[in-house]
Amino acid sequence: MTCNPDWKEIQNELKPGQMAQDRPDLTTRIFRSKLQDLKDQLFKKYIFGGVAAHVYVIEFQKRGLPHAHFLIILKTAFKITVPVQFDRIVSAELPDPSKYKRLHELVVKHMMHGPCGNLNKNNACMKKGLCKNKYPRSFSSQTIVGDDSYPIYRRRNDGQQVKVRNKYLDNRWVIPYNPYLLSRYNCHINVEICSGIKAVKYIYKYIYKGHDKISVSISQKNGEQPFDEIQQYQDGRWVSAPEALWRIFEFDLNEMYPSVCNLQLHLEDQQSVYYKYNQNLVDILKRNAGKKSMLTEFFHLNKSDSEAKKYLYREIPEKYVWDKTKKIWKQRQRYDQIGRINTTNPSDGERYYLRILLNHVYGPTSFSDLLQVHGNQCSTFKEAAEKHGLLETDHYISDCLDDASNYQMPSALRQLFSILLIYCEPTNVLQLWNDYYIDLSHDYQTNKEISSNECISKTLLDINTYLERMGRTIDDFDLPKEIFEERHVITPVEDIDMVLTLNIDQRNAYQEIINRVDKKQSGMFFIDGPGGTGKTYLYRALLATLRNNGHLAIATATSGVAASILPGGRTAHSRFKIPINSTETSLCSIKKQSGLAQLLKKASILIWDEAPMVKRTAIESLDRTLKDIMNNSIYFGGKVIVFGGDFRQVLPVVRRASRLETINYSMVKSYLWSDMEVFSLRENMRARTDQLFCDFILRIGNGDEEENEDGLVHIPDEMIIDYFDDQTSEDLLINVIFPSLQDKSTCSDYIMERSILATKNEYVDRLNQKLIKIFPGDDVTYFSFDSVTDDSSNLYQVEFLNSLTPNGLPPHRLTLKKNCPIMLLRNLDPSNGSCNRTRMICKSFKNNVVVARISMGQFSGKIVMIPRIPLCVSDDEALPFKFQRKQFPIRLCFAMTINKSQGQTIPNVGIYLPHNVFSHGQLYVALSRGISMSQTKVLIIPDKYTSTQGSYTKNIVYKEIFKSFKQSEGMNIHLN
Ligand SMILES: Nc1ncnc2c1ncn2[C@@H]1O[C@H](COP(=O)(O)OP(=O)(O)OP(=O)(O)O)[C@@H](O)[C@H]1O
Repeated sequence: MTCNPDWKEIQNELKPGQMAQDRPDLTTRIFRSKLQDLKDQLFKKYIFGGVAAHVYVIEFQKRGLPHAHFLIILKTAFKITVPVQFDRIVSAELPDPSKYKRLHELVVKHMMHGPCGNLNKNNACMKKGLCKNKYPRSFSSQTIVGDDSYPIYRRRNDGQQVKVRNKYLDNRWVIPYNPYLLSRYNCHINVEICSGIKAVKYIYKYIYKGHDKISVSISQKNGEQPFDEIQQYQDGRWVSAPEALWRIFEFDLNEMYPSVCNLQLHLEDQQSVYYKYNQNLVDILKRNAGKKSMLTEFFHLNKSDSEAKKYLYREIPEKYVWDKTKKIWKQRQRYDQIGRINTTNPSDGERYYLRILLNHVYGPTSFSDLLQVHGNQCSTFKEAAEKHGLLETDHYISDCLDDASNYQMPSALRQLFSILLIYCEPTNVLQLWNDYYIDLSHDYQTNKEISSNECISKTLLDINTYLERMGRTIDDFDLPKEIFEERHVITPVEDIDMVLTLNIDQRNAYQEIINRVDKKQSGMFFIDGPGGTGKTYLYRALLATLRNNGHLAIATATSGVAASILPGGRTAHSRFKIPINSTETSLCSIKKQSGLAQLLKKASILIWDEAPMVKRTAIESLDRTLKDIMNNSIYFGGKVIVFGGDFRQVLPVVRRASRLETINYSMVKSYLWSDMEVFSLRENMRARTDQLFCDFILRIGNGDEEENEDGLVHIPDEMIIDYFDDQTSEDLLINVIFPSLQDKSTCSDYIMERSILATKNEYVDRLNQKLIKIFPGDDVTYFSFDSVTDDSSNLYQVEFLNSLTPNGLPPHRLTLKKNCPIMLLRNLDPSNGSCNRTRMICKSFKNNVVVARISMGQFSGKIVMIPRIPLCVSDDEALPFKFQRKQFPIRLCFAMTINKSQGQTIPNVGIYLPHNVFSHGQLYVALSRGISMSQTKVLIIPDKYTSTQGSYTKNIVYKEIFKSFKQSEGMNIHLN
């Protein structure tokens, strides 16, 4: 039923010059009172009969006029099922004017469609030469139900015609109406009957659909006033206001169904607990231990009431009622209620299988009782459901794979396997994999150049590619990917020998950690050591020993570049699936049933290098996740975990954070810290030939180097590049670090052993531009395509965007030469060595690809192809718009920022300081890249505003970090 209010009634109340949209209060008031009266008629006086449910939608359209659609569902006894009954409610004819004068007037006034078609081809309802409402309808001597189940109302050809909008119209133009409602409301009010399924479907869609769009051309006839409000309304001028669409649903479901009781579903001791953000979780957990739930009390009921055992959990609400206050099931006295166990899905694992059991097993008395099947105790609900025969077997899946494998098309079979994983959700994926592995990998197996290990990984990788196209990955299924990959990490021979050459500090840590793994005890270690004291060396020795002894050892680091130095290393975020914006409560996105969870369960040790560089919340997320996966409350689920790093180096970058906030995000402020066992490495193995240099770096790192009255530290003269003027000294620095550069185009060792470090990208870019000019060979320049993704009004000019050099993005103008050093700026393929900060040598280039050779870490020598990709600015760069640069994700790295150099050894290092460093640890990181004073050079540009001398500069150290590091109560620090 569709109802439009009377325009005239509104118009009568408008003041001269006012229009309907100026008086929303008026239109709404008139409409509301009519609507309320209509609702009373329909739902209190039941003019159409008893109503079971109704829905109505109010749309604001046509210059602010409200308009309502009703759908009324009558109770069974009042259903209108035969066409004769239709006529009692709906008429689609002009009434006899001699008998029903007023009604006749109202039909002519409100219920005549058009005219349209041949009478008026420009009417708003016309689409492609036809009326979209199908007027004029056919004459029909009686009401019948049409083929499409819509009623064909009686429209007798009785010769009656009326003049409407200058044309003569007959019964074929009458819009179906109810005589009573039309007379009562004096407005357009269309009433239709929809009894067939098809019609009901349509009508539901109609009232739920989005707003209409009507395009109307308002034509001005010659000589007429340009503005005729009523004409415009009648033309159906559209005010596009989707936000002004109201939908109101009033379901009287009690009339139709009994009420629904949602039954709680949880695993043992995993009842939902509600708390406020400021409440103490430990207290809450204590208070809620053994909390009664509908489910625990259902078990309890089954123990004491033999009648209850006749009902499944979902049937219990029909006979018992849940007393929320006392938390007990009581005998139901009246009213029916149906039960519905809270939903879950197969990816929820055990909870899903518990629900299946509860839906089939009568009278369980406990969780463990549900695990008893035919006298056997199962270890999981899944197993119990299988034993009950409640889980569909994978037969039809294996039958399908059997048939398909006859074709001997392994590649197509791998695709089919992926489709089956996604759409058929086999219960035992691993079994399926084992059964069909030979067929799935047949082509790789027959290739003699592929080893059996490679064969498995290639097969798995292909499957992963298919899965990814369908929005999933291999991690979502119980396939042996992670464990396989970890088991097949190749341990370099030199790493095994490292065990023999550990220094005393390294050896102490090594022995304690190995001991802990051997005894299967838990342990949470932190390897503390200034840059160059051999932390990485120690991790590699540990990984080699443990992997050689058959242990699964997971190696990670905060940055991709540090991870690539460790065999099998991955960034901690990608390996543990840590959310980018971790919080105090976040968890890693690892499903308990996934291959990754299996790997973590089986792993004997986890190593995480550069841990001080991440926010403590990332580490805490891993702690929570491992506790959950391992089902215990010991730190990291009782695993041996080894963190390492150096708090003297740069701390986690926290956007716009104060010094206090930055420190608060540091690992030393974590709840984990006081229980960490710390091993300190003190001997600088990188610069051990230059003890003076080592001592100096350490004093800088600890903030112990003496400062002058301006708060500046003195850099030893041996390291200083004399200042003459900006240009001369800059050139001097370049010449000292890159002597005879023009002759060294093919010497990659020369290139990789040197770099100039600066605090900001703009200095780095300038130095790189200078150096690439000196570097021999033909150059090629790639220009980036810069855009602002949310700039529809073109506010930001391209040349402005081109001038930006945000952190982490390549320059607009990227000039390359064959054999020049470059650095990757994105984690393109971290598990194969292409990660953010990887240094490479550019080998060749084409318009759309750059070919480079990795020149550091375990993938050194590997050739990679780099595409041009769209790159966005990280959230840490506070740009007021969404900037995107399409460019090769690389920078020249003759010079690089200090932050990007972290973790690298650069024997000939230049430090360019046109301004002071600005964050904790920057000076220390820069200096500790070097191996000796004589090969580390610093250029300090004097500052005319302060009394900075050419050999004095700022050193920023947040000493509070070290205090927290040393003072945490109960800390176990191992020192000799
Ligand atoms: N016991 C050792 N015997 C010989 N060389 C060692 C030993 N320990 C470390 N080194 C060497 O010292 C250098 C620095 O070691 P490593 O990179 O492990 O230090 P780090 O503490 O990880 O440094 P950073 O924090 O700067 O990354 C490397 O060249 C490494 O091979």
